[in-house]
Amino acid sequence: MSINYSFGLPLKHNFAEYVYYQGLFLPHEIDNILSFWDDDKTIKATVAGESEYRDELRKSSVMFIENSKDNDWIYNKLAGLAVNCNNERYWFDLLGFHQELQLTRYSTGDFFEWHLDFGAGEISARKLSMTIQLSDPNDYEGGDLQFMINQNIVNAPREKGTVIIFPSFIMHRVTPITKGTRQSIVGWVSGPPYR
Ligand SMILES: O=C(O)CCC(=O)C(=O)O
Ligand SMILES: [Fe+2]
Repeated sequence: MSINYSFGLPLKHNFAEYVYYQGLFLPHEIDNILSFWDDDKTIKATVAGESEYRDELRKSSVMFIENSKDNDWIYNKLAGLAVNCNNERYWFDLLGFHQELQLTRYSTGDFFEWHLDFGAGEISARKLSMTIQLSDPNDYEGGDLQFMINQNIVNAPREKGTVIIFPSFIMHRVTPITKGTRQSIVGWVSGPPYR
C-alpha cells in the first residue's frame, strides 16, 4: 500500500486561502446596490453565532438584502461565481445561500476583529464566504479586509466591484476605518457537514 492517496485517486491541489474576481460588478450595478441602503432597516452588527453585541470584536452597521425578484440578479451572479470558484478550487459540497446577503457599512472607527465565519451551531454549515467591495478605495482609509495566512497578514484587493471568495474557516478581519466610509456585501454559501 502506498502512503500517498491510499484511499482513492489523487485530487487536484488548487486550494487558495482566498481568490478574487475583478470587474464582475459594474459601477452602475454597485450604485444600484448602494441605493438599497435604508437606515430604518439597519441593525447594529452582532458576531455570528452569538446574539449579544460584542463591541470589542465588531463595530459596523448591517442590513440584509431581501431575496426578492428585483434582487435576484445579485444572488444569481454571486451564486454562479461561487459555483465556478468552488469547481476550480475547493470541491466543497454546497447547497446555496442559507442566509440573506448582508450589506455592511463601516464608518470612521468601525472595524471587525480577527474571526472565522465558521464555528459551532448554525454557522457550521458555512463553506464559502464572499465579499464584494462596494466603495471606491479613495473614499476611505483603513478598512482593509485582511487574511491571516500562516503568520502573514495579507490585504485583499480594495478595488470597487471586486469579489473576494474564501473558505469560511480562514481567519480574517477588517481593520479600523480611519477616514470615510466603506461598504461591502457579505454572503455565505453553505452546505452539509464536512466529511
Ligand atoms: O466587510 C467585509 O469585507 C468582511 C466582513 C466580515 O468578515 C463578515 O461580515 O464576516
Ligand atoms: Fe467574516
